Amino acid sequence: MEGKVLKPSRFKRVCVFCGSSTGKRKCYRDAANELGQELVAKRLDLVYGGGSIGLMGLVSQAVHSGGGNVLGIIPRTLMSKEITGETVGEVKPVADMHQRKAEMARNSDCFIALPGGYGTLEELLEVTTWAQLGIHDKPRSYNLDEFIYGKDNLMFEEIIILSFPSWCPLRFLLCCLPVNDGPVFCLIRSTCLCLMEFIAKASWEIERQQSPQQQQQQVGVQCYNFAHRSCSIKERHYKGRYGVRDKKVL
Ligand SMILES: C/C(=C\CNc1ncnc2c1ncn2[C@@H]1O[C@H](COP(=O)(O)O)[C@@H](O)[C@H]1O)CO
Repeated sequence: MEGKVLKPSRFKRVCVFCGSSTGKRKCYRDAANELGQELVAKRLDLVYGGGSIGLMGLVSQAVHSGGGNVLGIIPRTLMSKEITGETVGEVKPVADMHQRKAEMARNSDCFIALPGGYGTLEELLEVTTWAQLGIHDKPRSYNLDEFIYGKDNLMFEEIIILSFPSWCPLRFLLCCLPVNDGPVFCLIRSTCLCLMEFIAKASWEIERQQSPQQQQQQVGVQCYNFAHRSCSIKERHYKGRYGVRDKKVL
């Protein structure tokens, strides 16, 4: 055989967790498309949440249009919400969220998380905790360490510094493919954006409903809960250190 012989991947099926929205930044959409193309190039199957919307839709469409295999696992009750128009590949309807996560994990050899909202974080953290409990030991990547231990650590850094997990959970935040660090960085940033949006919305609701004195007290409580662990994240955001200057987000 002529040319370079590619070493086959030890993974065959890759589970991707990602948002049911696309988020506000183009780099999130780019990451979903690039990851889909990367899976096709490496002849890896995609296992995902089965939706046709948001980043879920983009990554699945990228795999499908490149000729790759797609397995979507979705609770029946969510089908009308997360599938608009046509979904691609095989769709496996399941009874509920728990079954969806279990099936996604069972049908895949590793996990990758793209940017997303609370659902994505929940899914990601669930498989992380399963790994921590020894329920599975699907492979992990080490190329994330610079985000964990380097200067750009965000929410997870705070958790680790406070020594809640005895090991670093981000090692289970898998990036087993040589996808560049872009999507991973996006995930970290999106995690932070989630928190910031939560604060902004909560504060805004309080402002609408309450007197200035009440607002002061309530916002103080909200911020206290957050600031206890995450004030450094907030400060860094406000300084625009991560390039997040979007007033709507903040
Ligand atoms: C187990 C139950 C609720 C726990 N919440 C979720 N568990 C698993 N998956 C979820 C949950 N909430 C939303 N999702 C899905 O994540 C995908 C991305 O959502 P995002 O918020 O846009 O990141 C999406 O497919 C959601 O359906 C209930 O018993």
